[in-house]
Amino acid sequence: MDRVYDGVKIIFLTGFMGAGKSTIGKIIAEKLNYKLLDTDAKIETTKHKSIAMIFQEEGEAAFRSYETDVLKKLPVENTIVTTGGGIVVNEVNREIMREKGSIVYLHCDIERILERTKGDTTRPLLQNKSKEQVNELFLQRKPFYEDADYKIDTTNLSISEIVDKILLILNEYRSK
Ligand SMILES: Nc1ncnc2c1ncn2[C@@H]1O[C@H](COP(=O)(O)OP(=O)(O)OP(=O)(O)O)[C@@H](O)[C@H]1O
Ligand SMILES: O=C(O)C1=C[C@@H](O)[C@@H](O)[C@H](O)C1
Ligand SMILES: [Mg+2]
Repeated sequence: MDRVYDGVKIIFLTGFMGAGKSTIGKIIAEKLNYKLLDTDAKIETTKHKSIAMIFQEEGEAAFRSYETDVLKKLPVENTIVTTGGGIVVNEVNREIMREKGSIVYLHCDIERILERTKGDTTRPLLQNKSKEQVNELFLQRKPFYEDADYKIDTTNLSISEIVDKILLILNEYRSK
């Protein structure tokens, strides 16, 4: 597809772990011929370490500062950025995203999140956590996620339905 959305700045997909940001962002970037940048993947490549190892060896604060570094260096247009689930926690990250683009929040109920991430060992903040603890983390972050330009409740939607909704949003955005 041509770059029909030229002129739109960066589109950030935000949301909790397992909401589908990386999966959906990849499909949208392919459909629109946009660049794709996944902040988690970028950090792992740059640091030559898995996220789990970064958390273990350097701690969460170091990881959050790496997220800020990635956001500061983003290209300015035709890019879908799929963010890490906790990127919104840091105020400076929220400011950079707001300044550089539009934010689409992919909401998903915790029960579904837990189904999707069951058995996953790559997300340090989900290891050995009860449903209540995961929900607590989600509730702490909720106001930051909700501070987005668009919100999609993905809980009962298929991947292709979510992709279609985002494409509609981008069309609407473009015609403003
Ligand atoms: N709408 C959906 N329906 C069914 N499965 C989904 C849906 N969205 C995502 N998934 C599945 O859920 C899992 C987690 O998705 P994904 O890795 O894209 O989440 P994420 O939001 O990028 O998480 P993280 O914040 O940890 O990076 C994947 O296995 C993906 O295929
Ligand atoms: O929600 C979070 O804090 C995280 C989500 C993942 O995308 C990774 O960025 C990492 O596992 C931390
Ligand atoms: Mg992801």
